[in-house]
Amino acid sequence: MSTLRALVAGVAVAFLSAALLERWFRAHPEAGTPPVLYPRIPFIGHIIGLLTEGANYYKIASARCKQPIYTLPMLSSQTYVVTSPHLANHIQRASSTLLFEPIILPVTQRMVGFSNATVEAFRDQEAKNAKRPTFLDRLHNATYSLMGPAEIRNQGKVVLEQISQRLNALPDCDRPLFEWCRDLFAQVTIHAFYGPENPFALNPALVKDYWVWERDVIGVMVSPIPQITNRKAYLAREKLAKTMIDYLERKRYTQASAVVQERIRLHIELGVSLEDRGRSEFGMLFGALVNGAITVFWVLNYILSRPDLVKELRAEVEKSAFSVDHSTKTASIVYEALRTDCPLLNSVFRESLRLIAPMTSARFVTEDTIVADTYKLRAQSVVQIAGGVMHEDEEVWGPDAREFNPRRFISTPNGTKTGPGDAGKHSVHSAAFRGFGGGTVFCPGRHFAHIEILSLVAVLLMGWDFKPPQGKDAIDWDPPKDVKRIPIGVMKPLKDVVVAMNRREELRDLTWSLKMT
Ligand code: HEM
Repeated sequence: MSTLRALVAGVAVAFLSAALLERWFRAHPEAGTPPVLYPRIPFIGHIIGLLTEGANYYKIASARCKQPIYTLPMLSSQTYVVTSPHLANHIQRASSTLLFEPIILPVTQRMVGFSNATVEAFRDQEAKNAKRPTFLDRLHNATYSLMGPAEIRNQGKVVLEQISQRLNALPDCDRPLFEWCRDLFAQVTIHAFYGPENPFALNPALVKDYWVWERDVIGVMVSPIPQITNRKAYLAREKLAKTMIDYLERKRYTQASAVVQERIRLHIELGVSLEDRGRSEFGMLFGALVNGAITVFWVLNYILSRPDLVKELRAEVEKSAFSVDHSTKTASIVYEALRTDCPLLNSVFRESLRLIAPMTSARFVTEDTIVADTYKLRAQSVVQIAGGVMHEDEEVWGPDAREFNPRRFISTPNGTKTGPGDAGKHSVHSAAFRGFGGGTVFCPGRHFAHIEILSLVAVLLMGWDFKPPQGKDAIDWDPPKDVKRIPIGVMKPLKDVVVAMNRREELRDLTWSLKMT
C-alpha cells in the first residue's frame, strides 16, 4: 500500500512540476521564434498526438494554430511546423544549416538495421573536416545525375518492357486492384533497378515478405526489441536483407541499372561490410517501390470511378500516344507522347498525388537560423514542412482544396487556384505541391516514377475494362485512406477494391508494347 501511495505521489509531483515548468516557458517565449502551440497535456501531449494520429496530427494542430509556421514543444526540444509555401521555399533554400542527413541516417539505421560502424562511415567526418564531398554527397550526386530525365531512358525501357510482358500474359478475372498493382509494380521496378537476377525474380514469393515488412515498418523502427514485439515484420526484413546480401555476394548485379552499379561501387570504395551493403540496397527498395506502387492504385481509383474522365483520357491517349500496327497485331503507347502531349493525364497524376501525399520534409537545425528575415529557428530543433496540411489548404488551392479536380494541373505543373466559377484562376506557389518534396531533397526517382506510372495507367485505360466483380452491381471505389500513418510515404487504402479486369473486346487480339523513343 505504501508503495502505491509513493507511486501516486511521485506521479502527482511529476505532473505538477511539468505544469509549473510549462507555465514558466509560456511566460518566457524566446523572442523571434515561431509562435508556440502548447499541448493540452504538458510536455508530452504533442508526442502522444503524433503517435496516435500520425500525419493527421499536423492537420489537427494547424487547425488550432493558424500560422504560417509554429512551434510544437516536445519534452525538452521543439519541432517547427511550416504550413506556408512561401516559408517552405525559404526553408528549402537554407540548406547549409537545415540538414536532411542528421535525420535520415538514424531513421535508415532503424529501418534496415545498419551497424553503428557503418553509420559512422556514412557520416564521413574525415571528408567533412577536409571540406571534401562526403560519401552521402557523392551518393546523392550520383543518384540525381544517373536518374535525370535523359539518363533514366535505359532503365525506363526495361521497366516498360517488363510491364508489357506481364500485361500480355494477364488473364481476365476478378482481382483486388491494390494488391495486384502493388505486386506488379514491385516486380517490374526491382527488375528495372536490380536486373534480371534480382531477388524477387529468383524467388517471387519474396514480394509478399516485402509487404509484410512494409506494413509494420514503423513498428520495427520504434520498438527496442522488434524481434519480439513486431516479429513477423522483423523476420521478413531479415529474410529480405539476407537475399540482398546474397545478391551482392554472388555478383548478380552485372545487368543492374547504372544507378545501382554506382551505388554498389561507392559503398565498396567506402569499405562498408557486405552485410551492410546488402541492407543499404534493401533500404533503397523502400524509396523505389513503396510510393510508386501505392500511387498507381490511387491514380486508377480516381480515374476509373469517373466514367466521363475515362472517356476523355482514352481520347487524349488515343490521339497523341497510341497506335496499332495491324501487320504485327501490336498496339503501342509511346511514353514521351504521354509526357508532352497528354496534359489531362499529367494533371490527374499530380492531382492524385496532391490528395494522397501527407509527407513532411524534415530537416535538422544545426545552428540558429533566421528564416525569411523573420523567424528564428533554434539549433538542435527539427523543422517539418507539413505537406499534408499545405495540400488541403483552401487559401492555396481554392474552395475545392479537398476535392479531386482532374484539371487542377492542366495548364501548369504547379497547379492553379480555383475561384468562384473558376473566374479568378491563378498559378499556385511552386513550393505548395509537395508530392516529391523540394529543394536539395527533391525526389531523384520522380522521372522514373513518371515513366512507370503514366505508362501503366495509360495501357490499362486503353486495353482493359474495369467492371463490378461477380455478384456485385457496383465497384466500391474511394476506400478510406490510412490518414493516421506516420508521414513517411503516400497513404495506403485501408480496404482493397475488387474489380473485374477484362480486355476490351475491340482490342482483345493485340499484343501491347509500351515504348520510349
Ligand atoms: C510516386 C513515387 C514517389 C514519390 C511520391 C516520392 C516521394 C518523395 C519525397 C516526398 C521525397 C522527399 C523527402 C523529403 O523531403 O524529406 C523523396 C525523396 C527521395 N526519393 Fe522519392 N518518391 C517516389 C519515387 C521514388 C523512386 C522511384 C525512387 C528511386 C530511386 C525514389 C528515391 C528517393 C530518394 C533516394 C529520396 C531521398 C533523396 C535524397 O537523399 O536527397 N523515390 N521522394
